[in-house]
Amino acid sequence: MTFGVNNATVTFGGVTALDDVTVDVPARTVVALVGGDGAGKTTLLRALVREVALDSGEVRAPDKPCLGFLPASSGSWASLTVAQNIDFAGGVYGLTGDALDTRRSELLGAADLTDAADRLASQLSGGMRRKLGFCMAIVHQPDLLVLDEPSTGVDPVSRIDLWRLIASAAAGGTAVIMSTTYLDEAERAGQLHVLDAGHILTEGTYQQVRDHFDGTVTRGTPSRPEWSWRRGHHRHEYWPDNDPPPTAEVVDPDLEDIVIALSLARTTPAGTPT
Ligand SMILES: Nc1ncnc2c1ncn2[C@@H]1O[C@H](COP(=O)(O)OP(=O)(O)OP(=O)(O)O)[C@@H](O)[C@H]1O
Repeated sequence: MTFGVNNATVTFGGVTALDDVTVDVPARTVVALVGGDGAGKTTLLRALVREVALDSGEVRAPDKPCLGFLPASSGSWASLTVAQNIDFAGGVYGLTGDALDTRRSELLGAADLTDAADRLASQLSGGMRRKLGFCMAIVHQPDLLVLDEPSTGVDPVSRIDLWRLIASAAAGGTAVIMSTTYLDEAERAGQLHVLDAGHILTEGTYQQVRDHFDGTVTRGTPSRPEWSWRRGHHRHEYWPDNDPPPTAEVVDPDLEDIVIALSLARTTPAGTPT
């Protein structure tokens, strides 16, 4: 079963948050959504869990009992312990008794939270809280798992733990879609979609996104500042028509370069429309 949205358009007042967006989320796959602030990532995820209604288009998602959602907020209750949070989420889906005990220990072990089982969620680090939210979203082994920036603000060690949990959910058969601000995570996802102002700029595996990228990226003092951006101590510059000066230093663009270059091409006057 492939979940997703077809030709989804969502507007809020005068703002178009999603404009004719189609995304597939197959079973056993992690799909990553990347894009800057206001790109439409949260709107797409909330549309999938039916918290936002489409103006037009179609949502292909299972009913609530087979859907797991980790919202951008913590996803757990501060005044409950770790174990109580998991039990509460499990109870919502009808898990009780031995089945709940087994599932709780399994999740706490996988998320390295066993020793924290009796701590209040309010006393956890940000990374531990996100892992707890993840456990609650997946307690009922949903068919579709929707994660809104699961690793934002999480330390590097917990990010690795979270990625392991996400990858193992997908390996177990779950269709996973997540937004992320970390492009290394997006590169590791089975499929990625780059959103900008409600449009999909590019999509596919990381290799496909690289292969389909047109134009040239150079490093050095930019001759067209509006087509340039900072990368570390350098500036990179995009040449959509492959016409950099002959002396320019050409670089092999990574995902960060590709995301920025394509969004410049969409918004810079006289840019190449994508
Ligand atoms: N409930 C709402 N009411 C009005 N406008 C909204 C609402 N939700 C989102 N928007 C607008 O829709 C656009 C897309 O927002 P969305 O939150 O989906 O983007 P995002 O990619 O998740 O961004 P961020 O990473 O900053 O959260 C933005 O212009 C935002 O201001």
